[in-house]
Amino acid sequence: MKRARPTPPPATPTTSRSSPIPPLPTPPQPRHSSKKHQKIIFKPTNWAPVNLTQSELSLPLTFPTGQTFRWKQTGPLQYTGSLGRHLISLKHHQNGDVYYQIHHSPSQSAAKSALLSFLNTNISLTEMWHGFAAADSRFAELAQHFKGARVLRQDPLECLIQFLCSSNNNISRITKMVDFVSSLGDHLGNVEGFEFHAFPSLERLALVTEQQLREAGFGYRAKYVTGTVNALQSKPEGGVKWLESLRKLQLQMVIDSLCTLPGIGLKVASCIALFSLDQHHAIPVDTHVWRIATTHLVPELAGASLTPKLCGRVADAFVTKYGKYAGWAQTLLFIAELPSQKALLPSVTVNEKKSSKKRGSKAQRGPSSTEEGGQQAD
Ligand SMILES: Nc1nc2[nH]c(O)nc2c(=O)[nH]1
Repeated sequence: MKRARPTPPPATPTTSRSSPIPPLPTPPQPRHSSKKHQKIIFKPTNWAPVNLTQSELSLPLTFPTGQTFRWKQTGPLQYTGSLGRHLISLKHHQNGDVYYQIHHSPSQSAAKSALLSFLNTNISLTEMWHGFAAADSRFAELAQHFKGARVLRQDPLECLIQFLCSSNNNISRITKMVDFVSSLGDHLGNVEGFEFHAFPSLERLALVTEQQLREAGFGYRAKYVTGTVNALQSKPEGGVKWLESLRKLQLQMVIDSLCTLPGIGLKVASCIALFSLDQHHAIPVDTHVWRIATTHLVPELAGASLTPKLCGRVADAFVTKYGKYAGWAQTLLFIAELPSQKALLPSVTVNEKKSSKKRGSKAQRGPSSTEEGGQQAD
């Protein structure tokens, strides 16, 4: 689905909070620069438009909601991260439009291309959501409150390592683990007190031992990371090329291929497929998505237990309802279940809020718990 041409942007963005962007989660505290890094503190002054409105991209709905754990909130409505060797910030103008600032890059034009690809800017979210809303009145209602929840197109290796860290884990621990891995890459700079690194290469990752990962808090996932890195290194064409080649395959082949790697199951494989491998109809199914599906999409399955076969039934139901970009619809429904986001919903959906409250502490472990520190189901 192609995006319509954007209108020209207004003047320099400010950090005003007057736009109707939902409140942000509390930003993580900056880690103060070590002496080694103190000389390169960047003070961004120039911002350029990405040509995405807030309805096409909401930064607070896209960055801290479980797709990536590598971008940091570096200011009000501002997020910073690295794409390859490019260090970039994104920020909402007070009218909601998105602007970018390149802090560090070997090539400004390559940085911009990497950014546009990462943001999937050739895909029109508003057009797509129009179709979803026509097919599903509940989606139409939720969409009004969560405009701009976009699916990213991440680097496959980065995405894979992040989601290996995500299984049975909460967002704060996942972020710490991902920060540890990131710190092994080349240092790119400091923005607002946060240090940023390029993601380490497969060769660099191969030097990390299971013991070092265990000491960094990876627990049983340590052996999955080293095992997966070794398996990738043994691919005849190289692990990075192998992962990139999955972008051209059919979804089932992609999932089957990813599931040959240690520690990768159906849910993690679906997240990697959706968030990095152009598999727009991949549907990650965990207990929370299962609940959404059995309440709204496949009520005939309510009461059954979640098996791989039934995960397939749920994924099929999503695709039947929303079509070839069903994974993007799943993303909105997933985000709308996060307690931090659910709290923003008006009384129209209060019955749903009440029924999830009745489910009691279980709801606290939802995808939601990504923010509150509960478990993410694998
Ligand atoms: N949009 C989604 N993000 C996720 N993060 C995570 O761990 N699971 C999911 C998911 O199912 N959807």
